Amino acid sequence: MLTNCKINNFKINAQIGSGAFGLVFHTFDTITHREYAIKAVMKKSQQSNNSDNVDPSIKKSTILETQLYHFFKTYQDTLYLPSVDLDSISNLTDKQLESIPHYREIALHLKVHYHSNIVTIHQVLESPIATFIVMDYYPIDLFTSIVDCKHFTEDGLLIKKVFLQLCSALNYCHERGIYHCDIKPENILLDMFDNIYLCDFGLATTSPYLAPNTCVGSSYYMAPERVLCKDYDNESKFPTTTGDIWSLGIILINLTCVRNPWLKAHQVEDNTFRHFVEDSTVLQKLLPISNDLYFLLSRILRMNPFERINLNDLMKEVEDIISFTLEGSLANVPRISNNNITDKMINPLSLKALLNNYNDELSEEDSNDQYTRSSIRSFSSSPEDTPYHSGADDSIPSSQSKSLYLQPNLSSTTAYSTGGWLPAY
Ligand SMILES: Nc1ncnc2c1ncn2[C@@H]1O[C@H](COP(=O)(O)OP(=O)(O)OP(=O)(O)O)[C@@H](O)[C@H]1O
Repeated sequence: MLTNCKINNFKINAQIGSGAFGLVFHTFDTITHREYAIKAVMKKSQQSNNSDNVDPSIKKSTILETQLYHFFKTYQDTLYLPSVDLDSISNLTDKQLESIPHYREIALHLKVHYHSNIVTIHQVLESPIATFIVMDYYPIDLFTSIVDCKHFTEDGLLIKKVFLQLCSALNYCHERGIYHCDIKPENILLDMFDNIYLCDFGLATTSPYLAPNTCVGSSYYMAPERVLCKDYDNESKFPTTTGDIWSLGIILINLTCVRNPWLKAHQVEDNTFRHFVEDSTVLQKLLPISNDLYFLLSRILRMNPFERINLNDLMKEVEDIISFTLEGSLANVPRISNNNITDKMINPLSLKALLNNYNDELSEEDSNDQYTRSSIRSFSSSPEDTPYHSGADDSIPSSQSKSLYLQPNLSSTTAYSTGGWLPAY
């Protein structure tokens, strides 16, 4: 609908995503001819302006799409929008973010976007209707790559590479006190060299602990303590880090088995999950996994979040594991060693991160030298994304996931399945 509309020098080519509050567009820079993704995030003021006279079943992103259409038409399809200084967004305090909640996603993302496996934000453009986030564009997400392209079914080293890059990105976030809370294949993008880029910080938080039943994330990937469950008393607090680590366990199953183990980590509503809690070896009946992978998964998917493996140990285990499945191409996988590691494989302190440190040093030396700082920023990101919800509206607890297409093998799950699975993929 907005194809060929322009925002400054970015020409919209197609809409490539729509979530709870945002729309994502594929765009071209008419000056440099580079591709960018632009995410339009609806402003809180726009949401409340419309809440009285709009059918609540209509998705906010649909409302945003209509508003943007009229907005573009008013200005003959071309908007000239001011950019907001990225450092000032990154430095916004929690108190300041309360009055502009849709900036929280951007502020948290900006604190970690220097990592080489996290999508880089280039500009933030402001309009009365929405805020536009200009990011690097990547042509495919991990969901499509696993399910549609079957890209990982034959290559254990490739699985290790993308999984270790994901762990590295997440570790970088956790070390900086940013907890993603929506780790799923749709939020992980891939470039043509199979490097991954984490995106969508819409549910991210800086809270190191969350109350139980804080239903944040996508159901397939959500840790049991985050799913509504009466077993936990409301006085308990659970580490946010290990909730993200649970999601990594599910992604490791997606990568190696092209399946999800259960719909939801809820013992009452999901029979498969209840059987797993009663006897974790059920995983070996559900999935074609090797003993090695079973032992690793049982250290990740611990019911007690305090007992889950930490990220450093997890990375080490994945480097060393020598088989993912019982048979087939993933039954024998190489250890990661100095011989088969490439500098693109796990690259936490990349040029981007190094330049960020340099950027910080410059900031201390001469905070007024904006020209130098912005030059470094553009170079660093050039050539070569409930109760508790930190995004734009507290009433939306979780995000959508396409993962029904990743499902257990029906023949081996009949005894455990809650029903409702689609036929085996
Ligand atoms: N930088 C990017 N390059 C290419 N595609 C992107 C990029 N950022 C996002 N997308 C695509 O757009 C989709 C939606 O983006 P994003 O998850 O940020 O929006 P959202 O509104 O938070 O969605 P949801 O509510 O489903 O989580 C992604 O799943 C991805 O397919």
